[in-house]
Amino acid sequence: MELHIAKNTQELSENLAAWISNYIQEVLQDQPIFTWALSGGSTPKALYTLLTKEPYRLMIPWERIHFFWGDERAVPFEDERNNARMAYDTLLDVVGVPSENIHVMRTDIEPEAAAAEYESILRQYFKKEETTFDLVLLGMGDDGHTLSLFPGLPVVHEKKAWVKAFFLKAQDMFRITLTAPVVNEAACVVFMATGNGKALTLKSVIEGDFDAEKFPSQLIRPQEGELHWFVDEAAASALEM
Ligand SMILES: O=C1O[C@H](COP(=O)(O)O)[C@@H](O)[C@H](O)[C@H]1O
Repeated sequence: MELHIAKNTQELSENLAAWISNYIQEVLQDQPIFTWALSGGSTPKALYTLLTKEPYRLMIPWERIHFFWGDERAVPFEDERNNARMAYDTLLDVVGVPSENIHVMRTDIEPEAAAAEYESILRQYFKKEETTFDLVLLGMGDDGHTLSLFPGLPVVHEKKAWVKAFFLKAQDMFRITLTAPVVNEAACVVFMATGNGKALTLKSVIEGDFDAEKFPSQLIRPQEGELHWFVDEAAASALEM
């Protein structure tokens, strides 16, 4: 695991925008298409916005990238809480990614049907590949959840399915999420975490005993791929390393 610590969210977003742009260029020297699973929530907004500006906008060949999502809040696309909507508004529409390169988790059908459909899209997409995504970008909630893998829920124990849907009582909404097995087959996983509110959780996730029931972010351990944490000083403040 590699830890990258920045002063604040702005510096972290700049470091990560440069890192991702270089990584995409490197990977695309050896293959025609780059696959990227996006995260939702508030943390990646500054990164997505930065990627629409120079030099990154020009460094990235957007037509050669296929976008997927790590998880989705099963609310209509028009709803501000919809993760795909946030990525369209801050990144995809701004740089003009071709619609055939964008693979959303549907929220206009039953969540279980949307999860089954996404699972079959992914199985088909990656059937000839040794790894799954070239990049999975993840956030971490203050409670240690990542994707929609929340503490104490059965979905954290999933060993086979790549995509699951379930009702999240605490937020009174369905969630659709990738599971740990498919993310752990990615070539590279990058977490972003910022702010004091995540400091103690980050310490437990990175330096604490393994307890994925309590800290589902610990489930993410790519089998062959790289794992990076991009954090700011506030989030890193409780770490001993
Ligand atoms: O609900 C979600 O939360 C996590 C973390 O969000 P953040 O606002 O603390 O950055 C996010 O990664 C996930 O995609 C989202 O659905």
